[in-house]
Amino acid sequence: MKRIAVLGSTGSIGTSCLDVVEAHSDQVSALGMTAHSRWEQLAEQSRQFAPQFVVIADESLRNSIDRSQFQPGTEIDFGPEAVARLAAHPDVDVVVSGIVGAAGLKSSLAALEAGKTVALANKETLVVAGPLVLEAARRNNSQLIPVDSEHSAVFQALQCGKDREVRRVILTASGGPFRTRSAEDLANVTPAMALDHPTWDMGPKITIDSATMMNKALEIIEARWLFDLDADKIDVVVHPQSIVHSMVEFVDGSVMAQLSPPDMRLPIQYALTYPERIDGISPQLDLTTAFNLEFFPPDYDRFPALKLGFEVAQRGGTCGAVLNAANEVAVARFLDGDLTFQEIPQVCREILSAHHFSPTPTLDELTRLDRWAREETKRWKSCSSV
Ligand SMILES: NC(=O)C1=CN([C@@H]2O[C@H](COP(=O)(O)OP(=O)(O)OC[C@H]3O[C@@H](n4cnc5c(N)ncnc54)[C@H](OP(=O)(O)O)[C@@H]3O)[C@@H](O)[C@H]2O)C=CC1
Ligand SMILES: CC(=O)[C@@H](O)[C@H](O)COP(=O)(O)O
Ligand SMILES: [Mn+2]
Repeated sequence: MKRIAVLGSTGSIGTSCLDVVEAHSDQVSALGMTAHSRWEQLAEQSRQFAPQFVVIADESLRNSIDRSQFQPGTEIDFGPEAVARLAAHPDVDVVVSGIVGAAGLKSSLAALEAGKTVALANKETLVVAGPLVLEAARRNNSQLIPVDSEHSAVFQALQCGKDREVRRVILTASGGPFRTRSAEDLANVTPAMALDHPTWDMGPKITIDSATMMNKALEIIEARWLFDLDADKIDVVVHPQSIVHSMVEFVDGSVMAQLSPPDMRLPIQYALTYPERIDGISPQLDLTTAFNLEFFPPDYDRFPALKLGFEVAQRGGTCGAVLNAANEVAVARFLDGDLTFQEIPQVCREILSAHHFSPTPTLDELTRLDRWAREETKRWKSCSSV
């Protein structure tokens, strides 16, 4: 029995992960679960899965939750330190890192420092602190298995050759809800329009990232660190159907791809059972009816976030932490109606250019810069009244 800790169990990744646990309860059990503030949903999950531990990251809820709603016997703890303690708990085999944003870094690191296998959905962990995270994994002999659909696809395709035989990695991008919109039209898109992803059902932050294609930028950086690739070995291709989840081209010209209908339960399950494969619960690819798989080059003018991804992947150092923090705040401001859609990549570029670059930052330096970038992005004046 694999005992897992599901960090962010109330989110899109978390609930998909619990579907996998439910379907394979003979092989996987949830020893612990965490949420930020949706404690009632967490309480319901505790009644269904009877974990030993639950953690509510929002410390301020300590005295206001109704403890009687939780499964009797389940220990309830509060705050980010408690999330990190759960991630490092001796009885946990695999940590599913499904918290959104840089808030997921601390617990991903705690798990790796404790020698755990980390099923990594929280791409921000690598975007913010890639080299430090990989060094922690190396030092503690811990395994980092990608959950992000593209990186899971690359991870699977890489098993067809040797690292030195890789010519390039091709990340697919759905293109988001605005794939075919003109630049003029993009000026007027609303949060509701941006939250309507054509192929994936995900949390709000990544859904907006997908619409700006900042998600792909973050994924370029994630791939750069995870697979130790130079930025010029990473390409992006727009694939609106989200069936080919990414590809690896080897030096002989062979391209290996991983295909499946868009459903995160597959890469989550694979990360939990790797190196084994077991019966899946996500829909199968139906090849009995005709369908098209399309591929287009990305449009860097309409989606300038993409260029930021390549630049940051190339420069490394403090750039990932700054880009990520600026983007988190910019997305929140866009959702609040306080920034236009096109101002998201604009403010990110400006904050990135204004920061004091360091090539080999410590975790403390990254934390300080993260705070600085958030403050600057909050203060940044929107040019349009929205
Ligand atoms: N959704 C998807 O299909 C995919 C997601 N990812 C990545 O996975 C991660 C999670 O995404 P997703 O599931 O969509 O996000 P959601 O917004 O759906 O869920 C986020 C989860 O994190 C918790 N959380 C939020 N803020 C904090 C915090 N400060 N401290 C601790 N916990 C917190 C939330 O708790 P609460 O509910 O209480 O707010 C919730 O459980 C992201 O990094 C995303 O990029 C990658 C590939 C696909
Ligand atoms: C499911 C997943 O992995 C997301 O990161 C997804 O890829 C987002 O879609 P985009 O390709 O539109 O960014
Ligand atoms: Mn992805």
